Amino acid sequence: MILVFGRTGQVATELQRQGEVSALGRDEADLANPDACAEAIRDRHPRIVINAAAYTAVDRAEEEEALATTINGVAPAAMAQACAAIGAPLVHISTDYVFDGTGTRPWTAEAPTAPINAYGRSKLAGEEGIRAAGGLHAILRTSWVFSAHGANFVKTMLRLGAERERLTIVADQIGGPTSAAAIARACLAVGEGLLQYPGKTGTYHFSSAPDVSWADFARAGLSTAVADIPTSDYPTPAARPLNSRLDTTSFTRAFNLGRPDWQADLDEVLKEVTT
Ligand SMILES: NC(=O)C1=CN([C@@H]2O[C@H](COP(=O)(O)OP(=O)(O)OC[C@H]3O[C@@H](n4cnc5c(N)ncnc54)[C@H](OP(=O)(O)O)[C@@H]3O)[C@@H](O)[C@H]2O)C=CC1
Ligand SMILES: Cc1cn([C@H]2C[C@H](O)[C@@H](COP(=O)(O)OP(=O)(O)O[C@H]3O[C@@H](C)C(=O)[C@@H](O)[C@H]3O)O2)c(=O)[nH]c1=O
Ligand SMILES: [Mg+2]
Repeated sequence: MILVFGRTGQVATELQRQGEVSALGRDEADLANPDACAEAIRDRHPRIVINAAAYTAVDRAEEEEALATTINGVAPAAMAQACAAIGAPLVHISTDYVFDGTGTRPWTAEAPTAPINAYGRSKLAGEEGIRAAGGLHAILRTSWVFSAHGANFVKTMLRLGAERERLTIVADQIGGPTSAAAIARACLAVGEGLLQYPGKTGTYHFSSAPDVSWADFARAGLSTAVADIPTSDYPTPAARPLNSRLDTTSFTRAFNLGRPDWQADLDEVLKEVTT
């Protein structure tokens, strides 16, 4: 059995569409209670565990860092310890927001982390807790997730695009928009890959291509006019990294999966949202 933490989220929804998985919602395993997550793993004894649940409200995390840290940091560590005890691989999703966003070169999986917001710090804590548990795992850092379900940038743009003549969107934050469907596919392949080749345990980057600004990404999906603005013209409670480019080379080598084309995935998502 493949056990998934998260049921309603973007990636969790796609995992349930693509694989024979058993998905646990908040009612069955609340990540604010890390011991309950470990217990769920011990009780069910899965072959593979995929953690697709997280505290993802980036701005709100600035005010709720303790809760975000429990959900994104302590709970994944508890899952990893329970997985290590039963020998099951843990596939965990992390984020470009563990980097500070300096420079213009894509971040390699080994590049130094230095989060600039509370969400990023909480996600980094999860990575560290998983590595410390010492079991089979893959930490898959991805970025800018979109899908037809849940809250995401594409859905926000469709809503605002219908309300306004013209949108102003930051054009100096650059990254790889990645569909939840592509991430789900990668997670399922990585889980099986780890069972076969435990030596593939490690931290990897997976994002779709090409890297673009949020403004360019908005333009790709909208008929509404989009004007470029600098980040300084769009103040938010949490700072966001400017450079979110991820170097996916080691992931491609280990799991034989290249960077998907986000435009094709965006077309699919737009079709699904509007039908
Ligand atoms: N969204 C993005 O742009 C990016 C996301 N990621 C990472 O990818 C992973 C999946 O993200 P995504 O699918 O977008 O997430 P969503 O925000 O779409 O969904 C989050 C999921 O986590 C669940 N959840 C939140 N808090 C708890 C809790 N206390 N106990 C149990 N479940 C909880 C939610 O359940 P409920 O409906 O009950 O709240 C929901 O199912 C996360 O690890 C995230 O950090 C990485 C890069 C970018
Ligand atoms: C709505 C809006 C947003 N923006 C900007 C704000 C921000 O810099 C950018 C994207 O907005 P969002 O709120 O979707 O961004 P955000 O929630 O920070 O997205 C992040 O979520 C977490 C969970 C991750 O892990 C990251 O990879 C990333 O996807 O667009 C505008 O410039 N104009 C607008 O009208
Ligand atoms: Mg958001």
